[in-house]
Amino acid sequence: MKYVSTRGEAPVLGFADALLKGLAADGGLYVPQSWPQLSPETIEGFAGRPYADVAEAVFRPFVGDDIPADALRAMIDEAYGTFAHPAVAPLVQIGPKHFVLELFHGPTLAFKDVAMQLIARLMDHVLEERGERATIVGATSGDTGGAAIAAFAGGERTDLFILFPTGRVSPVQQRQMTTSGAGNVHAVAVDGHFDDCQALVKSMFADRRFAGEVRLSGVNSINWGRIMAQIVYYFTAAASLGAPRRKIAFTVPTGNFGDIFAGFAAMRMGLPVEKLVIATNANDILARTLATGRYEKGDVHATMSPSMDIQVSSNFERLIFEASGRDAGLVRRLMSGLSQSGGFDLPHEVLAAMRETFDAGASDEAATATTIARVLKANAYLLDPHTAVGVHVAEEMLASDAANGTAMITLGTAHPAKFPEAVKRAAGIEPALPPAHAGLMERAERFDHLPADLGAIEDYIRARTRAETAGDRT
Ligand SMILES: Cc1ncc(COP(=O)(O)O)c(C=O)c1O
Ligand SMILES: N[C@@H](CCOP(=O)(O)O)C(=O)O
Repeated sequence: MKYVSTRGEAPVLGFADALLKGLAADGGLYVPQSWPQLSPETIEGFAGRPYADVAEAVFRPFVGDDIPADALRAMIDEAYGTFAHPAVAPLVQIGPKHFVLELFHGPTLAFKDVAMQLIARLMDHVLEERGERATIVGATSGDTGGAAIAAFAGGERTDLFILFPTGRVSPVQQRQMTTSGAGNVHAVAVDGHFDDCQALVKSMFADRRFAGEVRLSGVNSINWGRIMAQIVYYFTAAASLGAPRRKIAFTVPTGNFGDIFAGFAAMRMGLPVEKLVIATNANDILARTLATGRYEKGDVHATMSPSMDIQVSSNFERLIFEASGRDAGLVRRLMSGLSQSGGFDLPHEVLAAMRETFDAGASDEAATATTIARVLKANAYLLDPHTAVGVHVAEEMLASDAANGTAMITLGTAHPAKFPEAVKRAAGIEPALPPAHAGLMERAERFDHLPADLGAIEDYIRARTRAETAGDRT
């Protein structure tokens, strides 16, 4: 399988190169040149199979010959062996037609572990084969950072730098990033919000000299490997509820649009999905875009679901590419409008194509809190605030029958114990961290604090990276 950039002006790469590259050289995002197809019989056969078997079937066509089959399987087994639940991503029923897909049984209690545990192993494998090292830089609104640190800590071939917005992550999220003690891990509190951190990471990729010098790579969902890994649970969940004979709808708490784009990829591979519902908090740029066709950056609002406090959703670019019939010229024009004037208008036909597959809704703070309390009372089930945003929007869809009478799966993206204060305010219960995480809040923190300044952050990374100067990967 080859990978092309959404902006059409970067080299076409194989899987291993696209994985190490992260962001394409033209600023675009890599997508597979074509979508592999899984037959209805294959999808039906996923029901009841171990998660690792489904993962292997989904990954194989994307990875191609770049990684031998036995090595890939070993990495899958190891990655999902770190999960505390044998099913990896179990479904829990919370209404007659409503299920939560629990994606938070990994090492840092958020769905990011599903992809990060795999891509750390894939990257390490490729770097080892090539005798190379990499400097990995990531931006986080709270969960990506912790998951990346848990997955890459102690890596022999990687130095990891995680930029997080000062004071805008939960105390548990911060401790997960600042207490690893690993020498190859650097957590950096940046003065700004997540969008500033994400813009800094993209600027580092655009700085070809710096990127080459440190052998820059990325693990945000701009990296195709992240999306690939997240496709699997759409298949396992839908098959367990009767797909492909029965269509399923999914509601996805959304920020950077990576998780829901993985659902779109599953559809492109043959999974029948009734609707993909975008659920946002007060940072509702995506819900507004679907309603009006105008994508317009606004101020970032701090909410009780901080990991979704995002205005610039990187993966929306991948959707524009797909919904426009892969028009890289259009993607370039819209993205240049975004950087020059902070917004763009989607062409009518592109918006119409998106609306065929996607629906959207937002949950304000009051609705999110009420949802946590109500689901606890009705189901004795405690939601984290991000999942609660999804559950609220999903219930609105079910009530309006926008899901067309089909079963709805809401993605449970984090464990409530990552956000104990918000959950306690909403439901009166302070969820405890699972025993494996005991002592986290007492561990000594190590992190640095920097301004949102590209030069300062690049200097910081240069001084700490162990990669040799070796020129750009492309
Ligand atoms: C707990 C949680 N839920 C939802 C999201 C949104 O996911 P995505 O950015 O893939 O849309 C994130 C991070 O972005 C998250 O950490
Ligand atoms: N919510 C994320 C933001 C970064 O998203 P990513 O999926 O692109 O890595 C976080 O928790 O950091």
